[in-house]
Amino acid sequence: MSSESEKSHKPQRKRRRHSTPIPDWDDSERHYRVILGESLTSRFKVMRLLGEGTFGKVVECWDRKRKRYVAVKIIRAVDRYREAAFTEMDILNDIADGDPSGRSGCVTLLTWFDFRGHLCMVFERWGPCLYDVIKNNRYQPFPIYIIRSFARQLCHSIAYLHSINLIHTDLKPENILLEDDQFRVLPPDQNSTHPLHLPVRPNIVLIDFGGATFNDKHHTSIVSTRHYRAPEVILDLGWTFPCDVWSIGCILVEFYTGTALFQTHRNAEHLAIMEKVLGPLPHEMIQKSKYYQDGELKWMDSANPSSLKYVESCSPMPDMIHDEDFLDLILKMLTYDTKKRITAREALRHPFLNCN
Ligand SMILES: Nc1ncnc2c1ncn2[C@@H]1O[C@H](COP(=O)(O)OP(=O)(O)OP(=O)(O)O)[C@@H](O)[C@H]1O
Repeated sequence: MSSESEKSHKPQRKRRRHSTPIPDWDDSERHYRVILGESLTSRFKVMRLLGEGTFGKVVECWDRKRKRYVAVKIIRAVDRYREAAFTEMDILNDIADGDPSGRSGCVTLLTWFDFRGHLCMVFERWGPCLYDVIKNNRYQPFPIYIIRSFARQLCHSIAYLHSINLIHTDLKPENILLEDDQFRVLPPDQNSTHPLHLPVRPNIVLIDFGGATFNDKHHTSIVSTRHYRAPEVILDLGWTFPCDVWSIGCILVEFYTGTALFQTHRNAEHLAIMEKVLGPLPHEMIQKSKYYQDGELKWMDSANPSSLKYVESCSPMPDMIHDEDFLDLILKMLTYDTKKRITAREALRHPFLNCN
């Protein structure tokens, strides 16, 4: 990575003091108001909005210098987000440094610059995120050969991150992009009224290292987006590398069924669904938990009827997955005990990932 001025390799952590009143080019939350066709410095012309997140907006730009399209993440002009973006850039540098051949499947930072008080990170422009692909397919599942390809690439990227002591902590379909946006369209069949758009090349790239944490650095107590959050995180037992593998397991099941495995927003309900789908949690994990009493989940009393009905409707994993090897891998990824959960490196040797 190099800065726009190409002067130094490492970004400078210069804090921006934003003065009041808010400048016209920002909204009240200090997001940059993107105008299509305008330029961010003389180099980058804004073409379209690609995505929006907590940290800022991601826009597609034409890079006049290198004559190619790029994705520019315009960070909100808020000190806390600016600081976090510098940390993310440090991590992206470490990822790139350990991967000179560029085969890790993780996004690379091309350059960065400051514009109107906003830190702007420049990435190669990739295709749509897998959540958008599933949504546009009206939540129809992916065929198993595509799931196998995604699973291999995810395990490869995560095994690499773990080998450099890094935990992603926020794996989800929104943070996995297709390399390009070429699709072939399968017409509706007896199972669906909607055509299925499948990537011609199912190559993927991992993005969003804003929550990535080195194993020996401070760990915040809660990580991951709710649906992909591991039981050790929910139960506040401490987390490390295995929490990424749990998230991969949840993502792969979502690719197989078309809908999120743990559709909930509450801890007790989340644990209840886990127990319905994967069986009871081990005693050692629940003995100190406020959600359990005498080994029983304290949930029924406080749950409303629709929640009870929903949990009741969830099926055990073996009833959900009909491919034997895939089921075996998923059960190993969704093993409660972190010491027994398969690692990303071990998963790469699993039979499901080693047949054509
Ligand atoms: N390199 C890229 N190429 C194409 N689209 C991208 C790229 N990077 C990000 N996007 C799009 O922008 C969205 C938001 O990006 P990103 O997750 O990095 O932002 P964020 O602010 O950290 O989001 P979150 O709030 O989820 O943490 C992505 O889901 C994706 O749709």
